[in-house]
Amino acid sequence: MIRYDVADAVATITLDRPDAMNSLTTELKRALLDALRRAADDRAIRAVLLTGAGRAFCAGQDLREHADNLEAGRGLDDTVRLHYNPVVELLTTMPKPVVAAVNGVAAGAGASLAFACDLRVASEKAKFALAFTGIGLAPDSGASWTLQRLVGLGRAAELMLLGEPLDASRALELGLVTRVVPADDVMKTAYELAARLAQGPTLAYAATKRALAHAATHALPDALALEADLQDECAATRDHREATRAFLAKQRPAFTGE
Ligand SMILES: CC(C)(COP(=O)(O)OP(=O)(O)OC[C@H]1O[C@@H](n2cnc3c(N)ncnc32)[C@H](O)[C@@H]1OP(=O)(O)O)[C@@H](O)C(=O)NCCC(=O)NCCSC(=O)/C=C1/CC=CC=CO1
Repeated sequence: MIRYDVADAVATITLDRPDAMNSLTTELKRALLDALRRAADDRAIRAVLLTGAGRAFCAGQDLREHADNLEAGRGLDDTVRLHYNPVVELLTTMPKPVVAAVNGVAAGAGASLAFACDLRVASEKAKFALAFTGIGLAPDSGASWTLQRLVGLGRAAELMLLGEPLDASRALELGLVTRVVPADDVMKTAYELAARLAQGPTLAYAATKRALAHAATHALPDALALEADLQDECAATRDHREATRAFLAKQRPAFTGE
């Protein structure tokens, strides 16, 4: 259900249920969380790439499993708290960059997963569908938090209340994706981006992620205070010393992520 491949200090995590558009069963969600934990904890991994097998990125919750749960009186069975929330927390807080290669449709919680990544490279064939209200549910997996930060409150409300799919070019216009490329190039482009990040100053990227997340919910004085602390930490890294040395020597820095 999940493929986990490592090369160039990049962990590529592929949702692998193409026949069901990589929709999320309990088993897949558990496997995804395990894979993300493995990538987060492995110091040799310096960037993560998340994608889907086949023609979809992820169609959100597996509605067949969900229908069975409803039929059996189990309802949501705590899946949002136990399975979705930890995945989103890990994507947003892991101390290394996460790139989504959005190869096709990203619907419901599948869209939420893409929004929780740091950068999104989309295929021309990709679509985003905030499909929650379409099935009588409210957004989950952090979409209410991430989407409005990406596109603004007004657009987020429109996308979530109307639930109309958004194609890749509109997603680019709104700033929802970093780049749109032909379908055949999406993995290559996203991988190159992840591999470039994996060669970069990993601790500075981790500090950047912390600063951005913190600033989203704090006043300027608090943001300034955290920036000062994080800058002290970055200034003490080997990568900072190396980059400063390389600049003065008119060389390219060799970052090691330390
Ligand atoms: C827009 C679609 C994603 C893609 O449409 P299309 O390209 O026309 O492809 P389809 O023919 O519809 O689908 C191809 C096959 O995949 C199966 N499939 C697609 N989505 C799901 C799914 N979510 N669960 C199970 N199976 C799925 C589809 O049945 C086809 O299989 P068969 O050929 O065997 O029939 C479109 O498919 C679509 O709108 N999908 C549903 C999107 C959706 O509503 N997702 C759930 C949103 S809610 C959510 O994600 C989170 C939660 C949280 C926790 C618990 C409970 C619910 O939701």
